[in-house]
Amino acid sequence: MSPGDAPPATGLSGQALVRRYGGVTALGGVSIDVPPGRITALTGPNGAGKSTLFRCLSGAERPDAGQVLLDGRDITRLPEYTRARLGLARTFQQLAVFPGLTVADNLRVGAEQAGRLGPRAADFSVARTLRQLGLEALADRPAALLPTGTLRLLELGRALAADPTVLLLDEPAAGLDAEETELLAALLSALAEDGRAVLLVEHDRELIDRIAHRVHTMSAGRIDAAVEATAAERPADEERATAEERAADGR
Ligand SMILES: Nc1ncnc2c1ncn2[C@@H]1O[C@H](COP(=O)(O)OP(=O)(O)OP(=O)(O)O)[C@@H](O)[C@H]1O
Repeated sequence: MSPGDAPPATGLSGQALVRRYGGVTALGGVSIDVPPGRITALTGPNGAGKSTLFRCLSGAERPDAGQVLLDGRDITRLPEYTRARLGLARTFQQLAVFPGLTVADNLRVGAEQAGRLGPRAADFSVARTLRQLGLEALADRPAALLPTGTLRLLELGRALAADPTVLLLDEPAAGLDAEETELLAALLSALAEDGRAVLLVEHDRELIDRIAHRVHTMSAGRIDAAVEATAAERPADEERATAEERAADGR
């Protein structure tokens, strides 16, 4: 790497994160890596600390101790909007779409508000995101008229339109029917194959087992187990290995 080059993409990492609310220790020193090219899942019972960890990683909350790193850079003290400009995007469990705006305009807000894309790149990103989500026919429809499943896909699209390198997804499958879940699974796998780092906080174990490369299980503010998905000699892994071999050969 020559001076001035961007640092190597290592993704997002939380290190020894602690968060207390009064007497409750929501995070008791949690470490997690969310590397590029992989879907990292986080699961566990209600109250385990998943949302708190998610908020500390996204920047919605500051941890009391520990660090958050993005491609090796310490972003622990950076606010959400600065993290967004650096390539971090998140979705909300409570949907954050604007009901009065059309589908396309919701995506445009997502594309522009992170401050990563100029107007032309934002246009391109809106068109690409409509295509990726299969929402082209609904582009001019006000979000208020859409059913929950479609709104949830739009919520994902809002994050995706900013062309992030790291995507933090809070229960993206909640409220989706089987067909929409299928579309979501294929889309998330494609995003990881494309080199993005994806964190999936999810209760849908079947979805996790199908698409995640690594599954972290939390309880009582700790990560109990991090299991490499066994079915996971997935295409993304093979492609990354080939890309790494090519890079090592200087090809
Ligand atoms: N703002 C807060 N104030 C006080 N306690 C909180 C706050 N947020 C979370 N907690 C507590 O911290 C612990 C972890 O909560 P958190 O919401 O992170 O768990 P979770 O795994 O995301 O649960 P769920 O699946 O229900 O969303 C719980 O005991 C919760 O009551």
